[in-house]
Amino acid sequence: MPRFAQLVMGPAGSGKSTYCSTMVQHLGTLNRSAQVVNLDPAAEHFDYPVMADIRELIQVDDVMEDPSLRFGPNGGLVFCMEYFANNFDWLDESLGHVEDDYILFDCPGQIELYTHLPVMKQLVEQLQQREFRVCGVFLVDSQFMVESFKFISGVMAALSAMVLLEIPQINIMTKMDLLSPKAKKEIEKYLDPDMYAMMEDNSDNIRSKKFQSLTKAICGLIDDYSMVRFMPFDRTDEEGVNMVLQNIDFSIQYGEDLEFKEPKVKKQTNTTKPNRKRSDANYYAFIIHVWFLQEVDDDSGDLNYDEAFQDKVDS
Ligand SMILES: Nc1nc2c(ncn2[C@@H]2O[C@H](COP(=O)(O)OP(=O)(O)OP(=O)(O)O)[C@@H](O)[C@H]2O)c(=O)[nH]1
Ligand SMILES: [Mg+2]
Repeated sequence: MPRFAQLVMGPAGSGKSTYCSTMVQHLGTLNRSAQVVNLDPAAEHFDYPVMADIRELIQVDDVMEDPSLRFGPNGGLVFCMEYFANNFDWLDESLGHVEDDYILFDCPGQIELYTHLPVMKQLVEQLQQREFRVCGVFLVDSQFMVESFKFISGVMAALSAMVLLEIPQINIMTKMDLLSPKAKKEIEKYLDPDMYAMMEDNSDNIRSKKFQSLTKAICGLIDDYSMVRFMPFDRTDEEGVNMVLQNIDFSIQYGEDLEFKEPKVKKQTNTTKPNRKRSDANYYAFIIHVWFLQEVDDDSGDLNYDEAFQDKVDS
């Protein structure tokens, strides 16, 4: 029997702990049991009940106070995570083995963990060895995403995690409830972004020709492979929270032994993309599923996602 995990990641303050608390409450209202593991050794506040807390294993303050280590807060946190990676037995003891586990891991906000350090990858491998199907949930604060260049940085951070971890990943824009109606309208274009158009809008702001071509190449790569999209997350909107959950469940095939339920699709008001099917959340989750679980053989190199998606929907 597989077990299921959400690895909740994202920059500092992006809303990871709040997401875990909202999601676990939402799962409760659906009569689904889910647990949260705190993996942030520097955590001070969270309001969900924890199944396990990394601070029982190691705390940043202890590392910083240790005269033989003398780390600051950032180095201390990296040290703690490396210590954790070498002591996965602690996680085994804490998790036990209940069939049909559904666990959310509230991760630290140090961006290095998702760009080049191996510890998160090691965690994923350890979980997979223990029969977990893991979905990465990458959170970015919508407050910082209302301008194109900030948005490109956010996309690159999400992309780094996707490439590093090699698991299905759902990217989420948090704190949507804080946006004004005008900003909400504005941000819609970032949920399913047309990177080429974004680049064109801003190319006048870049003076250096070399930098302009580099930015163009990055935007082109992201757009050509439809690599990164975002789902909005407003903790006060239950329907929206449910839609995020359904997409995550779909990407790890939670409940495949149960009756198959397709994620609900909220009506899109974004009209910038002519191909409606490509901006469909189901389609997005489906591509992730195909890529990572390799359900469709793409050796031929000319796999048609549109056709494969239609087949799946028809069946
Ligand atoms: N209004 C609103 N505030 C939010 C939301 N999510 C998080 N916040 C606030 O943003 C702040 C940071 O949220 P956290 O959930 O602690 O963020 P985090 O990513 O866990 O932070 P670190 O663990 O320090 O990296 C807190 O004050 C939260 O109350 C949201 O969806 N809406
Ligand atoms: Mg936190």
